[in-house]
Amino acid sequence: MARFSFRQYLTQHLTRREHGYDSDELLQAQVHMSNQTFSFINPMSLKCAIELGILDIIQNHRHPMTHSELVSALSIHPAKTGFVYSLMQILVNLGFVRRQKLSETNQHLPIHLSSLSDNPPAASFVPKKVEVDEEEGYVLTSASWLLLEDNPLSMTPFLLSMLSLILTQPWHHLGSWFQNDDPTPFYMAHRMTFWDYWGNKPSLAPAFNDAMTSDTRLISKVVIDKCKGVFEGVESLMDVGGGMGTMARAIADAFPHMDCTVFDLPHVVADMQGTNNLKFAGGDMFETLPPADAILLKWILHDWNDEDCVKILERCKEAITSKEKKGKVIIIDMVVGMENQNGDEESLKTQIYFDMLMMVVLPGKERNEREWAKLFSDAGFSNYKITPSLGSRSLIEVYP
Ligand SMILES: C[S@@+](CC[C@H](N)C(=O)[O-])C[C@H]1O[C@@H](n2cnc3c(N)ncnc32)[C@H](O)[C@@H]1O
Ligand SMILES: COc1ccc(-c2oc3cc(O)cc(O)c3c(=O)c2O)cc1
Repeated sequence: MARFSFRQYLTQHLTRREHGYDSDELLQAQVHMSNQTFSFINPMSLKCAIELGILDIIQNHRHPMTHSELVSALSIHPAKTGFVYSLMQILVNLGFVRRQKLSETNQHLPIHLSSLSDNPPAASFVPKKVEVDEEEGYVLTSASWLLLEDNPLSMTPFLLSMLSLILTQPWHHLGSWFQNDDPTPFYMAHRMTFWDYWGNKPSLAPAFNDAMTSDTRLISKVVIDKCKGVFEGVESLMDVGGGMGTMARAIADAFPHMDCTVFDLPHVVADMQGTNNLKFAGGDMFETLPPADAILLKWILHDWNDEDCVKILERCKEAITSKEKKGKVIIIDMVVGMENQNGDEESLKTQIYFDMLMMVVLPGKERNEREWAKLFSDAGFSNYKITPSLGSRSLIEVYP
């Protein structure tokens, strides 16, 4: 049988309009498809760069770093040095690294928070060929700043946990999950729920906890700076599903007169140490919650389906002690389509990705304002207020 390349096939068989095909369109479609298929290469390359310490090496060099300087600084097998170029090409195209003339002195190296706007990341993959030009060197962009080792707000734990086998295997079950009655693709891959998994495999829990903590460090700063008023008059606060207590600890430190409690599954809080105004309590949020003026739910409700959310919200309503304005549930979660301060498409993209993640890993989803309002009303709450100022997320105050 004669063998044809795809291009030959297209030009010989499908070029004529009367067949209903246009070869240019098909070739363009082929490029689009290839690039979609290859998009997994982006985060995998980033993971590799982190493992090799490339971003920290460029940062610590303090000047634009030539390609040969970078290669010599890497601990890699001598036979592999020629391949570093390919990896760097991806990092440049993804906007994590930029090429800069050695003669262009940059007063802001190494990069730090105050110089972020001088080195913004490219908005998305902007294809450009990286030439090996020893007159130029690599410098970091602000996107890399969030992946540096000594950055307390580092997003590296998030990237590494998302790309771990535990969280990537479930995606291979997505198609069959749509056709069977298993609760989640995660369940199909691991034969247990997401929360049971971390309870049963304690050695793997730190990776997940680190990812959560890295997000909470950033968000707690913003909430305390920008949304201080939300905590006005609140004397006791219960962070339900508060995990390692990062958020509650930040609130307890910022408001020393507030009594804060982290409520989470018993195995999560078993070894946690409290402080003067911070306690840990183990239990199940579907049963009874200890009383408090205000109840915080950060990244909880999007983990659950509507029926379970209403149950959790009902338990919260029963636990709220105060009939005044301070008596409320404070939710930090996404409100899909809600214009935030940046009002940008990147936030909407994050919301769409998170919605998929919640479906694959947990029986959850992201909700728009109408869906949130229905949950609040079904759980017996009377009123709510949305403050959309947390990037892709919002802060929602819900009143009994
Ligand atoms: C997505 S994490 C969010 C953690 C924390 N609020 C944050 O944003 O960093 C969800 C938390 O809910 C807790 N959780 C799950 N099921 C629970 C239950 N039935 N009762 C109490 N906590 C639960 C988990 O242990 C986990 O800490
Ligand atoms: C630093 O940025 C991030 C850190 C962690 C995560 C994240 O968030 C969630 C939230 C959930 O409610 C359930 C989850 O399974 C996860 C994650 O697995 C995860 O990594 C996102 C951004």
